Amino acid sequence: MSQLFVESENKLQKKASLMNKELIIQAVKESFVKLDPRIMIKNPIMFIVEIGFLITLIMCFAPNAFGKSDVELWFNIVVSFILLFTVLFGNFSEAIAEGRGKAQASSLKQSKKEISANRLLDSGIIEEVPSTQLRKGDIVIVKQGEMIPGDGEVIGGLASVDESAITGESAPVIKEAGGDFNSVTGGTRVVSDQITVRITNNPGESFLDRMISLVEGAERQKTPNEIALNTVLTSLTLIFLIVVVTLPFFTQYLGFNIEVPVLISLLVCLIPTTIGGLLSAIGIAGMDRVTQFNVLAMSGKAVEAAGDINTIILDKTGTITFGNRMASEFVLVSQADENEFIQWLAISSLKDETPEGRSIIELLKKQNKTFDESVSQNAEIIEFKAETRMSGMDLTDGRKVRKGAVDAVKEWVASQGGIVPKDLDEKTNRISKEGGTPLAVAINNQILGLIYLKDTVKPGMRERFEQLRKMGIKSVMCTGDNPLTAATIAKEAGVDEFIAECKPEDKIDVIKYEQSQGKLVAMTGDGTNDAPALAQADVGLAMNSGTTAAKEAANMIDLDSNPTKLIEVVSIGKQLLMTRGALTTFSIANDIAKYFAIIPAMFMIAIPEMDVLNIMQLESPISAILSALIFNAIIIPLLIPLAMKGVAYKPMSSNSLLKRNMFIYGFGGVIVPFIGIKLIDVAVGLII
Ligand SMILES: Nc1ncnc2c1ncn2[C@@H]1O[C@H](COP(=O)(O)OP(=O)(O)OP(=O)(O)O)[C@@H](O)[C@H]1O
Ligand SMILES: [K+]
Ligand SMILES: [Mg+2]
Repeated sequence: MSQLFVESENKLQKKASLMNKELIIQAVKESFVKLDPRIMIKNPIMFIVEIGFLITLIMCFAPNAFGKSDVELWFNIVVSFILLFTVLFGNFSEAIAEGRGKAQASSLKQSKKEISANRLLDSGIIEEVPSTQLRKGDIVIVKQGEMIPGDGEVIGGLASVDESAITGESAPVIKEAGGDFNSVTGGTRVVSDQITVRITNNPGESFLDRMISLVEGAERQKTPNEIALNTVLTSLTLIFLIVVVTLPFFTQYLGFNIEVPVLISLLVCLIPTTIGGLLSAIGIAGMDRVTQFNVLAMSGKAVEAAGDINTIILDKTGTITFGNRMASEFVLVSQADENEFIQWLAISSLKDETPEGRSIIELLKKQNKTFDESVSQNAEIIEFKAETRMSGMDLTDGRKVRKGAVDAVKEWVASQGGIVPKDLDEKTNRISKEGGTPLAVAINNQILGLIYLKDTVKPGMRERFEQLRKMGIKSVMCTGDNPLTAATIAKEAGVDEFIAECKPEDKIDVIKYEQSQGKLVAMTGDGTNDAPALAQADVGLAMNSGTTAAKEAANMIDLDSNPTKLIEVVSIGKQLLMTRGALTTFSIANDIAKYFAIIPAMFMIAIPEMDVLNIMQLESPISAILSALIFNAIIIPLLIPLAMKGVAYKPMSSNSLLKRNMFIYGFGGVIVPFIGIKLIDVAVGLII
């Protein structure tokens, strides 16, 4: 089943083509639509710039509308143009970030055609209905070549399914009843055999619907971090607003006037328009980058939390391993009779609908072993549960047959006064040391033998966990399997720690414990027994191959079912947080240069001594103001690529990362505008 493991790179290439001319044209249109004040008010910083634009625009037609003004018409026109472009640039950055998701959503919508479904009625009759009429709980039959009409769980049969419409991966995956591979997605195609599916979602609530609204950004909500930063930036803006609005009272006292467009220019230069214009693009682009890696994040909050993860908890079967545990050998223990072992081994698995159970019956058939099925008539079926870690049957004659985790079966046998065969441990250990899962088979108080279940570790795990370690993230494997098997697999995969014989609630306890130590915890899993833990974790990453319950509890789904995909998500989360921090630092550091450009220009006519502050030796007061304002506007589109791509992240301690970024974006933020404004000033001087 190596098709479950897909490298994310091919995916990237496929989607890179989405960034094209069409997208840019669409984003330009959107930038104008977003000028609507009802939309602009959501971004208070840019809203103030828009008001500034409106005031200077009015002054182009009525120069004295806001008090007597001696400003020349051309200056009003130029300032209002620059302000309009400042707002448009901010809008464009958001629109271009949204564009990719919208394009992807529309291609997903195409796969959402109406399909006809074969609904199985209680009477046993099959009727053909459109997929839109299916409701939760309906049973449908899907044959070879047909499209699965809705999200659901396989309750009968086994089929290979082409999920490329959702995952982009063309190799089909096996879907079967009973195990952790029973969930199917509407819009995917059965390529062989036939399955019976119980529909789990009403129309409009399907996985595809959710995916569309996610990539489209329709459900995008500001994250707590984003809201906090917005509040700080808005407060800063208010302070500058008060300073600038009250400034004329001081200058009047000193005996001179500052013109309204000059005051507006000063205000716009001082408020953090750079980060204000790019903030939402940074968040959207971060979510989009996650999607490029074939991971669906349900919220931006989850992506940001991933950036701060300290511990990752992984489920073993189906997450670190492929999860297709198959019986590969039957091992008799001493004092047991071979025929008897085979007989009860078969009975214990006859009605076990898990893939493990079915593989046992298949191996028996392959080995041409015979057994008497009749004793199981009317017997009570004991289904496998993660809590008991056993399955089997209670026969009508009172005899009880069980198979399951060796320690669980030992305990069960002991509770009936049985004894453990001498060579059981030795034989169990042999299987476990090879990384296999041993199941013991017992009837009443006697253990007869062992079943060797084999599973394979997904390739490349060791290098990936090494990478997580470099990022400062501890990996812990939690498994329902026994300690020896767990140790072998943990060693093979290269995880830092492991916990064996885990019940579902133990996984939650591990997460809660780490959280109580102030750690942020990620959990990856695929099974229904992982669902509570996936919900408890700060970041819950479910494998797309897993069960519906797991996918619903998680806040991220990996379409490629690769647990170490968390590395990419963590990097993207860190990048997102760093980019936001870096551009905020840059935006505020810029103020120093703008201050030295505008303040001397404003006062020079009245107070010639102010010239000492004109450290940039700018051409004229007017040129100084325009240069600062132009720099303030064009820095936004110049930084769009960085906002979209994110600040580069290399695994290193967060302390040295912080120092490095403070240096680059703080120091750079002070220096760059001095150079930029000076260059623009030279150019402006040539024109006016
Ligand atoms: N069909 C079955 N019948 C009886 N016992 C089983 C069956 N399937 C698994 N077991 C036993 O129960 C244990 C727990 O199974 P469970 O599926 O909860 O966890 P797991 O798959 O081993 O580990 P993980 O939590 O990493 O997926 C297994 O290790 C195995 O010993
Ligand atoms: K600014
Ligand atoms: Mg599992």
